[in-house]
Order: sequence, then structure tokens, then C-alpha cells
Amino acid sequence: MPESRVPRRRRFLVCEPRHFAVQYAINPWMRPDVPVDVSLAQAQWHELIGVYRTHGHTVDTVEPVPGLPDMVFAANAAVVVGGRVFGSLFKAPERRPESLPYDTWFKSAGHDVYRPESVCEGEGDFVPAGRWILAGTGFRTTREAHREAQEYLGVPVIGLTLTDPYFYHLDTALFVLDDEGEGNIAYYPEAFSPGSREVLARLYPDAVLATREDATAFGLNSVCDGRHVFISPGATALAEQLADRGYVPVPVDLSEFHKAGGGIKCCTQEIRS
Ligand SMILES: CN(C)C(=N)NCCC[C@H](N)C(=O)O
Repeated sequence: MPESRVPRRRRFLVCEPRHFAVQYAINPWMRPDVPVDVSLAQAQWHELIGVYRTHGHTVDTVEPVPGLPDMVFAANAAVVVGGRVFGSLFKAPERRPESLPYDTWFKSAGHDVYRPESVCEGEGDFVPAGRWILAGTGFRTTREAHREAQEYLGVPVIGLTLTDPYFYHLDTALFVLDDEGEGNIAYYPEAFSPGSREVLARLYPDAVLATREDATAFGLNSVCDGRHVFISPGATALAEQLADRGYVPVPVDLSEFHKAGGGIKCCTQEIRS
């Protein structure tokens, strides 16, 4: 008999994909020659927002800026812990201008915003997990940024090295299921260096382990509220494992966004107060 899980209401910041496109290639998923169906992308995104709201979560929006096609990936703009906003310094010059509108939004919502000196991409690589923050490096966010984040947020930052370019952000290879007590996660071990795998196995002996099929279906780019897991419908084996553990998978298809290398979590910035 699986455990009964209790959801916690979340506050999310999102950005409508009004100017979404694949115009450049900064990860192996992006093919500017493959067309994006913009109206399908819009419909998929609105479906996600509707699903969050019907599950009791608060959703705020930042105004999209023309010429910034990846701005829809709100998770990459910052990581917010205890109301403190640790902003981003994108690696790709094409994405750097996204920081200004996001910082402006956070400031107008009353938050202090820290401007990092080292390359880092928000919740793409910083994954708050209760007592600590799991932090990816290898493709985008630097070790120096891990140090800056720990100093500003006052939360231990545990560095993990990513080794597969298809999983270039930590949130493509891992997500948090529970952030209270011992906590728990789901992840794809082969996306990490041997040492980082050992660290994850030590911290999370009871983790849910995903297959490459689940991971390439963006199954680990999921959002969990403690009970519901908003998950890509292609990650069928992972959804089954989660259901066996008492979670409730809620499939939401963001296939148009996969063409840019993003999924559900990338479109979702969590504002932790
Ligand atoms: C889970 N992922 C990868 C994210 N958190 N963000 C998606 C960013 C996509 C963008 N084209 C880029 O390559 O930066």
C-alpha cells in the first residue's frame, strides 16, 4: 500500500511564450531548421498554467520581451530561497538580456536581488532540496557561482558534475520529490560524474532512479508539490515508479518546448518565501 502524500501550495513565476522560437542552437536539442508550432506551444503552456491553478498553486507572470525567445524558461532566471533572489548570468550571450526584465519583476515584487559575477542559470542548475541546494556544473553554471550562491543564500550548496550534453542543466536530470526531513529526489544517474553519483547515492539512498528513456522524454524536468508530479507524458516508466510510491503523476505535454531543450520545470520558477 503506497504512502499517502500531502501537497504543499506553491507560488510560481512564469512567462508566456508569446515570442518563443528556436533561433539559435546552444544545446543539442535545438535545431533552428526544425519549425516550432507557435500556436501549439501557446496552447501547451496555457494548459500547464491551468493545471497548476486547478491544483491550488499561485501563478504570477512576467511580461515577455520580443527578441528573447528563451525567456519562457523562467526557471533559468534566478533561484529564490527564503524570499532572497539569486539572479542569473547566462552563459550564452543570446540569453543575457533576459536577466533585466526578471530582476525588475522581482524588485517590483519586493525582493532583494543579487547579481552574480560568475556564470549561472538559476533553477536550471540550482535545485533547492530542503536543508541544502543541489547545484549542477559542467555545462553552464560554474563552481564559482556555487560559492557565490552559498554565500548569499546562507544555505549549503552541494556541487554535482553533469557529463552528458543532453542533460546540460541539473533540472534535466534530477528533481525534488520531498524537501522536508531527509527529503527525496528522482534522478538519472548516468547524467553525472562517478563522484557525483556516489554523493547522490549517499544523500538519497531511497531515490527514484530514472532510465535514459524517461530522461530524454524530459521526465526529470518535472515539478512536484509533495503529492502531484507535473510530468511529461513520455516518461511512462518513471510515472509508474512514482505512482507506486504514492505520488500522483499529472501528465502535461510540452513537446514544442522540448525543441528548445526545455520542459515543465524550465517554464516554472518557484518563489520560496
Ligand atoms: C531544463 N532546462 C534545460 C532548463 N531549465 N532550461 C531550458 C533552457 C533552454 C534554452 N534553450 C537553453 O539552452 O538555455
